[in-house]
Amino acid sequence: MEQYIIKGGNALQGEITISGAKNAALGILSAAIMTNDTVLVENLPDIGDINVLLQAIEEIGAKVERVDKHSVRINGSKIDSMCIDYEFIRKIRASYYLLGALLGKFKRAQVALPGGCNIGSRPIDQHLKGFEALGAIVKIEHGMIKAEAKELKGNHIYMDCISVGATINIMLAATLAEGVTIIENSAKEPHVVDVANFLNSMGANIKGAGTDVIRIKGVEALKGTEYSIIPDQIEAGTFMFAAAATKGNVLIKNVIPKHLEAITAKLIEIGATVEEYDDAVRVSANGTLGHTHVKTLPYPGFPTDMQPQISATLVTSEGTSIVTETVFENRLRYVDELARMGANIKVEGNTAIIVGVKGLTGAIVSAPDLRAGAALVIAGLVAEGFTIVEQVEYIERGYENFESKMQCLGAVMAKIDIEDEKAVQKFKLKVG
Ligand SMILES: CC(=O)N[C@H]1[C@@H](OP(=O)(O)OP(=O)(O)OC[C@H]2O[C@@H](n3ccc(=O)[nH]c3=O)[C@H](O)[C@@H]2O)O[C@H](CO)[C@@H](O)[C@@H]1O
Ligand SMILES: C=C(OP(=O)(O)O)C(=O)O
Repeated sequence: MEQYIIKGGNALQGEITISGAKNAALGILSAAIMTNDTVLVENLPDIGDINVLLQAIEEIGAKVERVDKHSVRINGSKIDSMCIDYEFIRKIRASYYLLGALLGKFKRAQVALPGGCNIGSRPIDQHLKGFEALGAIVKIEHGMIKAEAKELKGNHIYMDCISVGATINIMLAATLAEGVTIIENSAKEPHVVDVANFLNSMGANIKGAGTDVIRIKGVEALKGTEYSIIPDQIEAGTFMFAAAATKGNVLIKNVIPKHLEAITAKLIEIGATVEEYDDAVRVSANGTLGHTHVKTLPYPGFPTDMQPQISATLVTSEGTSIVTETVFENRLRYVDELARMGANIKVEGNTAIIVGVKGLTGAIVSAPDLRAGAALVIAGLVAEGFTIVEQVEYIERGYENFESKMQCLGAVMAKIDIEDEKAVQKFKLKVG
C-alpha cells in the first residue's frame, strides 16, 4: 500500500502533457472485441482501470498485445467465454461495457455487477432497459447480470435520465443489432462521441453522438481499425485547478480546449487567467482568487468529476462559495478531510458551503475516491507543511503518473510505502 507525502507551498510552474481519456478508453477497449479483426488503440492512459479491463478482455480469450505503454493491439476472434467474473472486475465501473459489447457480438453475456467509485448508489436500470428494448432477456442472479437474445432488433429508446454509461452501452449493443436504434435523451460527453467515432471507424453507422439523439443503423459486422483516444478532459481540468490553487503558471498540453469550456469559465470567474491555444491551455493565477457558485451537470455543464477539485481550490479563495452536486448523491465525502486541513466547509444535503480561509495546514488525510483523492492532493500542494494522502490506489485508477507529473511542475511530493516507517522522516529530511 502506498501514500503520497506532499510539502505544500510551491506554485506549480512549467508544462505538462495530458494522457488519453480514461472514460473514452474504457468504452473503446470494450468495443474493440466486437470485431474478429485486429484493432490498434493508441493514446491509451497507463492507469489502474485500463490494466484491469485489459486483463478481463484477455481472460475471455481475446488477444491483447501491448505495443508500448500507450498502445495496444486487440484481437477478439478467439473469445471463448461470455462471462466476466466478479474478482476481475469488481474494482471498475466500466466492466458493464463488456455486457453491451458481448451482447452485441454474441447475443449473450454474463458480467458481474460493476464496481467503480463509491459516489452514490449508481443504478444500471437504464442500461438494462436499453438491452431489453433491443430484445434481450436480462436477469440479475448471484451478483451477475445475464443478458441473452435470439436476435437484437433496433428500437426507439428514451432514457429516463442522462447516463454516460447507458448511452455507450446501448450504442455498443445496437451497433450489431438488426435495423435502426434511436437513443433519445442521450449523454453528450466527449467520451460518448469518442466511442461513437471509434465504432464508426470500425464500420458502424452511428449518427448524432454529441447531441441528445443518437441514431444507430445496425451493421452485420465490424472491421479492424487504428484509433487514437482523445485527451482526458478531467485530468486536464485537475491540473488547471492545481495551477490556479497554487497561484502557479502551467501550460497544459494535448487537450481539446472545447471540452474544457465549463472548467475554463469557472476559473476565469474566480480570477484565474486561462489562455487557449489549438491543443493546449495555459492557466495562471496571482493573488487571492474569488468565490463562485457551481452546480454539477451532464456535459456541457460543469462535470461532476471536477467537483472535488474546484472545492479544493475554493477553500482558500476569498468569500463564500456554494458547490452543488446534482449527479451523484455521495460525492462530498472528502469534505471532512479538507476540514482536517483547516478548510471552513459544511455540507447541507447535496451542497457544500465553503467559506474561504487564508490558508490550509498539512494533515494526514485519506482519499475516499478517485477525484476526491486528486482534490486532497491539490489541497496538500497549497497547505503549509506536510500532508499525507492515504489510499492513493483510488487516484491511480484514473491518473497516469500523478506524482511524477506534479513533480515535473515543481511540486514537492513523493509516493512512499505505508509499511516503510522511515520513509516519511527521510522525505522530510530531504526536502527540509
Ligand atoms: C467509467 C465512466 O465513464 N464513468 C463516468 C460515468 O459514470 P456512469 O456511466 O456510471 O454515470 P452515469 O452518467 O450513468 O450516471 C449519471 C446519473 O444517472 C444515474 N443513473 C445512471 C444509469 C442508470 O441506469 N440509472 C441511473 O439512475 C446515476 O445514478 C447518476 O445519478 O459518467 C459519470 C457522469 O459523468 C462520471 O462521473 C463517471 O466518471
Ligand atoms: C467516478 C469516476 O469513475 P468511475 O465511474 O469509473 O467510478 C471518475 O472517473 O471520476
